[in-house]
Amino acid sequence: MCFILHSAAVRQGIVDTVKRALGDPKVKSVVICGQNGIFCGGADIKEFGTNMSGPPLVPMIHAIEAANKPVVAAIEGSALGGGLELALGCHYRIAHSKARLGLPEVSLGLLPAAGGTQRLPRLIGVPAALDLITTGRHVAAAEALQLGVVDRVAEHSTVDAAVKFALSVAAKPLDARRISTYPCPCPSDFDALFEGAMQKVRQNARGAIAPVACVQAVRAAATRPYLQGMEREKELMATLFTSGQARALQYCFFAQRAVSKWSMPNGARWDTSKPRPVHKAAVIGLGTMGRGIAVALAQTGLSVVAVETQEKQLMEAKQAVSGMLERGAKRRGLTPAALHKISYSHDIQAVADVDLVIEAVFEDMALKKKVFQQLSAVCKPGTFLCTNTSALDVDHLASQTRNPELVVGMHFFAPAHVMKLLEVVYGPQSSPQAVATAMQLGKKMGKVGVAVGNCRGFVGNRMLKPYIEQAFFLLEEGATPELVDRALEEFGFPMGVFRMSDLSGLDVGWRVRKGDGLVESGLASGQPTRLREGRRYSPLGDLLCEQGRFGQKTGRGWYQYDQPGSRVARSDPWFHSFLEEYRARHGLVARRIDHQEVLERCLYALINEGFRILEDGIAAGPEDIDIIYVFGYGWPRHRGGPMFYAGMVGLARVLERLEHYHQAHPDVPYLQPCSLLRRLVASGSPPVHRWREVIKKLHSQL
Ligand SMILES: C[C@H](O)[C@H](C)C(=O)SCCNC(=O)CCNC(=O)[C@H](O)C(C)(C)COP(=O)([O-])OP(=O)([O-])OC[C@H]1O[C@@H](n2cnc3c(N)ncnc32)[C@H](O)[C@@H]1OP(=O)([O-])[O-]
Repeated sequence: MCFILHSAAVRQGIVDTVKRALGDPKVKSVVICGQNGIFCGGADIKEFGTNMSGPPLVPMIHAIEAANKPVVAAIEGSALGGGLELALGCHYRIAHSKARLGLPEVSLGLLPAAGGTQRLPRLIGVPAALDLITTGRHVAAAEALQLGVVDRVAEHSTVDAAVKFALSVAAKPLDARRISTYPCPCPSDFDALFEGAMQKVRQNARGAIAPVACVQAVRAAATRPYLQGMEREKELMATLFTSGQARALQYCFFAQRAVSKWSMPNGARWDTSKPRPVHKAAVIGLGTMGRGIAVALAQTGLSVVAVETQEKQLMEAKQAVSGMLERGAKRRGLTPAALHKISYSHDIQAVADVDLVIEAVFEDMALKKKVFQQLSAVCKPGTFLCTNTSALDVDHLASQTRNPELVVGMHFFAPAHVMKLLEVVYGPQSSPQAVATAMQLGKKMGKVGVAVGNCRGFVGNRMLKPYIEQAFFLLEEGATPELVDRALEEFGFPMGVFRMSDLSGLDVGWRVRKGDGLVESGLASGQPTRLREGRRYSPLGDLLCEQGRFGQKTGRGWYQYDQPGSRVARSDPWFHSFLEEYRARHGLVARRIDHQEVLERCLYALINEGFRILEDGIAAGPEDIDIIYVFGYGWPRHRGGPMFYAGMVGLARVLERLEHYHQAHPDVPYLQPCSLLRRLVASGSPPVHRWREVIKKLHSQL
């Protein structure tokens, strides 16, 4: 039999076929396999919102397990979620060596609800089952064999191997093969184990409810008879199934796939723009970002030319890159073949024959312009020229070259060989082929690429600006870094804005503000003003930088650290008294600020900028913004992303709160609610997947 378990029709097919097979005296044993090289990707997530018709999964799997003839699962491609649960109901499991297995329900805000939380611990033990179920991670066939999830691994035709195996066990007794009848091995340190597991899931995804429920379900397997454990699994699934977090996570699942179907304002699209193959790439500038990009490129198997004009920096980079490649290869259990993929040079002529260049020199427009002029002269015709700039004008750089249509931004996030987000930034002159090529290269590098328009800060950093400014303003009004960070971390961010600022370095933002002419000179002695061109401005960050308080790297920032470079942020009495003096000097009276205000001020300012970005056509849809924030800025995935979250809060509520804060702070213009937000509210606050229609109508009227 061949099928994949994505829908009601398929489940019906299983029930009917298994029934027929078991009733046919000529049939000695049964093999269940998939189609098109996938055993089964699990339940159809799209069915969740509907009334799920067709035979339910649990009794179907029970019928298979209770069968009086051996049923063997032939696993190719993926056996995930309900797919793996189906395989666990079979008496034997044979997997192709390249197959991947897992119970990823937790990443959808759910838990394995077809017996996975009860069978897997009985089969492979509680610790291993807790790991797989609470992380949702996929395991390769070899690990599945070692854990005991599968009985055999086939190198060639899995179905042939399964058929042969099924015949060989046809006469064997089956009682010992029914996993639900196994006792669940109880570890000696039972309480400590579950306490530890609960702590770990709470630490890894603060506020997420599904991982907690997963631990509780596995605990039921270890403490209750199977059928009662199944009842517990069902109860716990019911608490998750219709939760906002499950909807948010399932939205993220589809949004992550939607962003690869990119489009540009000129009508160019992912399916009508042909990428050009890249066989050889170059990185210019081997600072932290350039090194990470070189590693990510080499790990795809591409030949890489790494160029750095400063000899010392080049030598250091060689060592750093080799180390990252060796550690990466070791983690994957591979030999560092990529090491031999990189050649180094301090001469830009070395990039004459590459297909694509990524410029990653110091964030200075004059320097970047010079590099693009050189590249345009040195590279062979047709070479794509990409910049890793995090905010500078991509189109201005394109105008330095003979072929501006070949220029796009490829904005990586530090550390570039780890962070999955890639903003592919097109200017008005960028060709669709340049965008398509950068998006394809990003995918090959294992990145989640999002195509966005060219503006100051593109999408991510443009939205971050009001978010950070509101946090500064809250300090002036009575908050502390600890209070602001705690509110944001309880919301689900891995780090609040001030701990993050100490980590990345206060001097990064300071350099940008200086470049924008916002930082007044001689701050230490003078009385810094708090207005710039009529807009509220907080010099707090500038004052700290003037004193060399750059954060972790100097041991002092918004917090204090035991020594420069240490990671543990401690409340700093010096900063608190500095803040009180600062408020007194500026006649600011501290008031009590609660977590709700912190969240509204920071998040709604960020969300409002997101609406402006949609209105400006810089992002094609809310999914692009949400995936950027989930993959690049630590937005908690179980909250769906800033735009999805705005929909969950209620657009009318967000609008009302922005109105309130704009009235209270007329000198902060970006708190003025965006007209797209107003229009969405006026059209009945449609769900997030319907916003594109409203945006399209708005653009057609502009
Ligand atoms: C009872 C039980 O306990 C519980 C309750 C459950 O079982 S809950 C469900 C648990 N299962 C999962 O979490 C598996 C999720 N899927 C994946 O991990 C991957 O899809 C894949 C299987 C490893 C294939 O990867 P791929 O890279 O080859 O293709 P793709 O681009 O990802 O996907 C190709 C297309 O298929 C769509 N798709 C994939 N899996 C889907 C699913 N389970 N439901 C609905 N659509 C799905 C996807 O949106 C995309 O659509 P479009 O963009 O083409 O329109």
